[in-house]
Amino acid sequence: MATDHTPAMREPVRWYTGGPSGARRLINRLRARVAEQQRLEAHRFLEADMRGLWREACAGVGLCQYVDNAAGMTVRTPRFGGLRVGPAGTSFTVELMPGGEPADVEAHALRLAHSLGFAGLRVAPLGGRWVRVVLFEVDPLASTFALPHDVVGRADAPILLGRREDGALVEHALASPGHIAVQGQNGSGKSQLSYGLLAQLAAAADVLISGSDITGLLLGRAWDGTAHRAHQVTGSKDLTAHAAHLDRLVGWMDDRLDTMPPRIDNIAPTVQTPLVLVVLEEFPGLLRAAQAKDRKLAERITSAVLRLLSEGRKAAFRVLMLAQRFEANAVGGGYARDQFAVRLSFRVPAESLAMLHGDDARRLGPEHANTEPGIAYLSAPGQDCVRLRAPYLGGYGAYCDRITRHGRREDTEGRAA
Ligand SMILES: Nc1ncnc2c1ncn2[C@@H]1O[C@H](COP(=O)(O)OP(=O)(O)OP(=O)(O)O)[C@@H](O)[C@H]1O
Repeated sequence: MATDHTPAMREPVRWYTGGPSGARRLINRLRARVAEQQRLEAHRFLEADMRGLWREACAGVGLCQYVDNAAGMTVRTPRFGGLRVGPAGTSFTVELMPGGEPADVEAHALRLAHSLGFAGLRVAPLGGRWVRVVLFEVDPLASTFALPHDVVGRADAPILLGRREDGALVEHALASPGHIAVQGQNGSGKSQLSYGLLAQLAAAADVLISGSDITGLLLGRAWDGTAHRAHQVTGSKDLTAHAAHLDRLVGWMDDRLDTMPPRIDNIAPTVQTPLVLVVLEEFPGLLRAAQAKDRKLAERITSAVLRLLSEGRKAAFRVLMLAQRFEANAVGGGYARDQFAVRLSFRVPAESLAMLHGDDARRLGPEHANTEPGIAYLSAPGQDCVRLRAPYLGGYGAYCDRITRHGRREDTEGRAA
């Protein structure tokens, strides 16, 4: 057996008055200080790298000014402030150039983020010309996310519309004023969004899901046995039934407006006076079919929908209209289109995007024209124009199951009618 006879091993040198544990504490403190210095140095290097990349990226996308001075031409870009790296993610501050707006950075968000080695970025105003640029490592739009099993109990409870590029959830309360327009090409995700919205609302005690659906898939059979079914007209065989149903809804709206209590100009949804969600699935298809049959029938349908759109909000009526494209003549005219406060566009040609969302959306047109199913562009009151991914409920069977499970049943007093 080897024996160690060195004095140091037999009798440790006490060179720090705190004893062995004190020495360990000192060593730990020194180590921590060294680690902190290394971390700060690494942070400084990273910050310097990011500053350089930011400058190059801004110049690359044209977010810069060329200044001619005595030394020659120099490029001026939004000034990089400080970098923050932490568990909450990576971000940095930027001082915009005089006259600049956060939207100038947002307009080039994807390209700037990619140049910095990230999947996306969001710009949060701080104060004055300063903004915080928040970077995302992964693109939340790239992955499917499942619709939670939640249902709402009331019209004023928020329902989930989707998840934004920065991962934040976007919600909308049906009771807030505003009709909803959804456009998108075949297979772009309109049905999935609608399945999700209706499945969340099916159980609400003060919501009645009514409407017209020539496909008979969104409304109709899936709702058999619920309080909503009697207020839905489906199929394309009897188009007059669609017109008659829309007329009935207008009559109901008029009754509510006529009997509005004194000093009230807006009906709040209750169990006795439910919010009526008028779902118009593939509305241009209904209009086209009606026009082919009888022009007067198409006019009757258009004028009923126009009245619901223009006067329905005060009477607790909301319209959810789905169409492949919201061209004015396909949805009952430009006036009808203007009545929608919440607008969602899945994959559509660039000009259709600008048509529904205005010129601000034009820059996104080419990219959005090829976007994946389930990704939509949203404009709504209180929401900047954002891209989001709608939640995925599953196939049609899963939708039918949810409606069967949660769909509100008619009570004995037949209150839904
Ligand atoms: N939010 C989503 N997340 C993941 N995948 C989706 C999403 N939305 C749609 N998809 C995929 O795209 C397919 C088509 O979607 P959907 O049926 O909703 O399109 P649509 O616009 O209603 O088409 P159509 O006009 O032909 O009915 C779905 O079967 C699904 O595979």
